[in-house]
Amino acid sequence: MAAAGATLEYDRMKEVKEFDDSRIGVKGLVDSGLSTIPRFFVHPPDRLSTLSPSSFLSVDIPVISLAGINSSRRAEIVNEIRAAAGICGFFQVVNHGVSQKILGETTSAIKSFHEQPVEMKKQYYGRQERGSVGYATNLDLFRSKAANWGHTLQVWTGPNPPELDQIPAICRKEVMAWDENVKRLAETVMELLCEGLGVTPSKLKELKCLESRAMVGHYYPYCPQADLTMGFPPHTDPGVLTVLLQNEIGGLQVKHGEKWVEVKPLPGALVINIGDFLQILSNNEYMSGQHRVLANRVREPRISIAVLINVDKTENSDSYGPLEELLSPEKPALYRKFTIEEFENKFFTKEIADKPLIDFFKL
Ligand SMILES: O=C(O)CCC(=O)C(=O)O
Ligand SMILES: [Fe+2]
Repeated sequence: MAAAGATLEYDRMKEVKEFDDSRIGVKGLVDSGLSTIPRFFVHPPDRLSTLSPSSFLSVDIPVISLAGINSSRRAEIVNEIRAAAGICGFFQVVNHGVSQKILGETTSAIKSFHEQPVEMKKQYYGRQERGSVGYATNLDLFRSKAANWGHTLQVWTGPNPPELDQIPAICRKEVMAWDENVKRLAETVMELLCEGLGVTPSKLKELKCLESRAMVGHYYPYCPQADLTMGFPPHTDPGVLTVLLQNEIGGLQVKHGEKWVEVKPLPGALVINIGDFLQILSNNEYMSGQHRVLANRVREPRISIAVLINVDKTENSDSYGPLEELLSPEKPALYRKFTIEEFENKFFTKEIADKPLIDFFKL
């Protein structure tokens, strides 16, 4: 009955809003000692049924060493990356040149931000989708059908970094250092990916693929009913590339056929994954892997810091689509051309776990 449905929906929105207005986040709920989760966090049965081990596949995603990148091993590295990017679009890199110290400091700083008293974090609460700094429970809370058990601190570091005093002091130095390190690594990985496609190594950089960067520092506290919700719902990343640092807790999974494969935490490693935009540019040579994060079952929080790297939209009216160099009568374009503005508008109006973004651009 329409009337009953409308009332239910109304109640849900009211509850969501009350929770959001409280600013305490899921960590606040856990700290208050709650043992059952509010119902707006409960995911639909078709999603919950994929949370059991029978839906998991125990294989390892590729771990690629970048040692010797400027030696004769480079060709081998390019092949390994091309293969991994073409299968599920996920791989881990080691010997990537980012020091252990920086990895540790970045994780600790994001953890410290989220573990501050609510009073300290409140001033940053918000979901600005472009520019500046914001902290919130679920960036798409008001667009999604079910909420997720985690919080995010979002800092747009490129193309225009925020004023330094806009970044919370507790993680300011670390966030900026992280951005520098990720930018350097991403440039290297983009070159390798270009070489894997057989196009000029600087091609992606020339297409402004390195300029827009959003750092999302996630905090997934213990969830008392981890079978009923998720840390982050299934989705693909919209951009070119994502570089992700995770602590030792685990829970990130990538889809492999019909099963889910864990991206196992590996000390010192960084996870790299291909986004929708690069899948399109590569005309499906590289795949944007669907991934999700399970709700955290252990008392220690899971911390992950992802930098989502995308094309800069500023004064950019260029049209993008599969790279011409890759097209031939045997390999026609699989996607139409579009502007970055059109692409982003689609992303920001859809629920994160919704129809894949690339479907809107398929020919
Ligand atoms: O927390 C994670 O490991 C993944 C987060 C994620 O997929 C994202 O921020 O897009
Ligand atoms: Fe993601």
